[in-house]
Amino acid sequence: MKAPASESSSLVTDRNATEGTIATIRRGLSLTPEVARGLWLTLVLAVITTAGKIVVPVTVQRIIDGGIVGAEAIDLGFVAGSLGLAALILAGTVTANVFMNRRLFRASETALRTLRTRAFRHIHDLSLLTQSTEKRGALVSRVTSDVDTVSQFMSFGGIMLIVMSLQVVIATVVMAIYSWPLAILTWLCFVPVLLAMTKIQKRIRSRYQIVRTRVGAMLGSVSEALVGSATIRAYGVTGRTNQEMDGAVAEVRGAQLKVLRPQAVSFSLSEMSDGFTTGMVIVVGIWLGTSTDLLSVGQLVAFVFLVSLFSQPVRMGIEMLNEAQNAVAGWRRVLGVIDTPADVSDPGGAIDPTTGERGPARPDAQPLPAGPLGIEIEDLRYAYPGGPEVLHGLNISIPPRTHVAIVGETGSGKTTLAKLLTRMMDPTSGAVRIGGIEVDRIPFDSLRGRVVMVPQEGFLFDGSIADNLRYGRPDATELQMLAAMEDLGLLDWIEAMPLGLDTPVHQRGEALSAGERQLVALARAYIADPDLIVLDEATSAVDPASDVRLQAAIEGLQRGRTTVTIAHRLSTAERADLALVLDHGHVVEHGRHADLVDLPDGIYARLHRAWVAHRTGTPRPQPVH
Ligand SMILES: Nc1ncnc2c1ncn2[C@@H]1O[C@H](COP(=O)(O)OP(=O)(O)OP(=O)(O)O)[C@@H](O)[C@H]1O
Repeated sequence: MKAPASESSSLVTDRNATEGTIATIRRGLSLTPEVARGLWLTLVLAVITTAGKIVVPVTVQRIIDGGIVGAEAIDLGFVAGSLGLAALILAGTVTANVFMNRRLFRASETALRTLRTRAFRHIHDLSLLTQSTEKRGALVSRVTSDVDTVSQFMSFGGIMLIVMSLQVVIATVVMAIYSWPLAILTWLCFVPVLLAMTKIQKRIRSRYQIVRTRVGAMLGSVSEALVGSATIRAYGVTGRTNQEMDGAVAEVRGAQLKVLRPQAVSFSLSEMSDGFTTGMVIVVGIWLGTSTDLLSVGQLVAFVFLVSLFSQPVRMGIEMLNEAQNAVAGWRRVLGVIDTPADVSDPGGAIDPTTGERGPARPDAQPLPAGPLGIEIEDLRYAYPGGPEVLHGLNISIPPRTHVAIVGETGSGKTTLAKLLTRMMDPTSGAVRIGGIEVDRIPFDSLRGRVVMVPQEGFLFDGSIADNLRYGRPDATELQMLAAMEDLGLLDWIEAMPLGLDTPVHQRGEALSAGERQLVALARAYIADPDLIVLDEATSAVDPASDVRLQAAIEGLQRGRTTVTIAHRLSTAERADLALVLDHGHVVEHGRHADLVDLPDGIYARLHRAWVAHRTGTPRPQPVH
């Protein structure tokens, strides 16, 4: 099946789109066994609730036939007794109903908590690659609004469908006891409607699937527009963005309207058949009663009640089925996330998204050895999914405590190499060994504790500077954090901040300058105390004073550790023990700065000349008009 255009690049599994409704429900329920726990008691309560409804027509029939018609005078004792009994049974029914609803809500809310947390955790297990290919807003919609539609159905619609079906069965049995010909007539009036409904439901189901996909795409666009609002304003493209948003909203509206059409038909059809059946029952019932004596007055009146008891669940059941379609579509999309295999799995025991439990560790899993870490890269190749190879058989050896600078033109493969080194993704072929162990054998606990990647734009979370530093080490004390700041030469800086370590950074660290955000990101990495640092040097320019502070902090962080720096400034390469030059996915030069800078026709030498010219402000050639 072709994926909808908005998600055509999605890596998240959507094979569920072709799965049958029952199969989806069964798999969804197996993920959340809380729903099934104690379900039998809820069902018993549902049976009592439903059976209780039959009391009214039966009492009416008994009072009319036994206490009014045929009796010389109204038998008040009999009538009062029958009403009292009915009232008692109804009170029991109401109590059962209250308990049933309480049990239902509790079970479904617990189950949904499980479903939501599983899907959310699994998103974190998906590689960065999957996360960035799937629009993040669409992923958010899968764990929020899609789970909500399942919630609405599970807490109400699901059991209602069972109750309604029971009501149809019980109403049919009592109708057949009173008059089997009228019972058959009632069914005959409804059969064509049911057949038509089944067809309409199919259409509604497929259209709901489109609605859910478009809602996901719309949320994706909304979140992208919010995150990129500064860029949108800077380039004055608010109009175009609004147009795109309007387009996404209109797509949702269009999809919703397409669902409404068959829904309206199905609703009207059931209303019509209801009236038609009641009319037929009255006409044929009167004929049966007057000409054949097969039906008493009480039975006919009770029958009219029974028809509404029969048609109401059919009608509501159809509405519930509509909701069920929506829920199943949502369920499929949530399961789609959970079914997507975590392509970078933890050899220390991957979390099974279906059970939420940690699996066994791989037999060959091995934590990193203590002490400084070296790196061996052997015939490393990588191609992004569906794309050409971007790293072509790299062989690199980095001894422990070496500072390596990776240099290369844009698109040469530097970031890709960094992601493979830190196992954000796995190579297509070849091996990366850290401390002599293949990275895919190192349990995440060990790998993430000892190897840290500092990206260009360190992400800061809403909270204080201290909160952000604790992402490096959750139990870091204030004293330890201040000591870390001192080691990095940042003590005067943090003391000058309005609230010191408690200074709030706001969402994404927006309350800090770009340079300050980098300082916090460096301090966070320092507090984590890794043995290998992969640092993507920031390209954003800061003022000279901040730059000096930043460089001092980087040096503090690198001291005594193996570091691989994606060097955007060649001064970093000048200071490094080893510079590696990448060009179109190949290591084309390697050595110390002094060895490379004068190589005739060398790429490093060319990049260095360009960098020096840029720094010293050599005028750029003017564009020719
Ligand atoms: N997520 C992705 N999906 C597909 N192709 C990608 C992806 N990321 C990078 N590439 C491609 O891989 C190649 C190497 O990219 P990479 O980001 O590693 O280069 P780089 O040297 O780090 O560039 P820069 O200095 O601009 O950051 C490029 O051709 C790029 O287009």
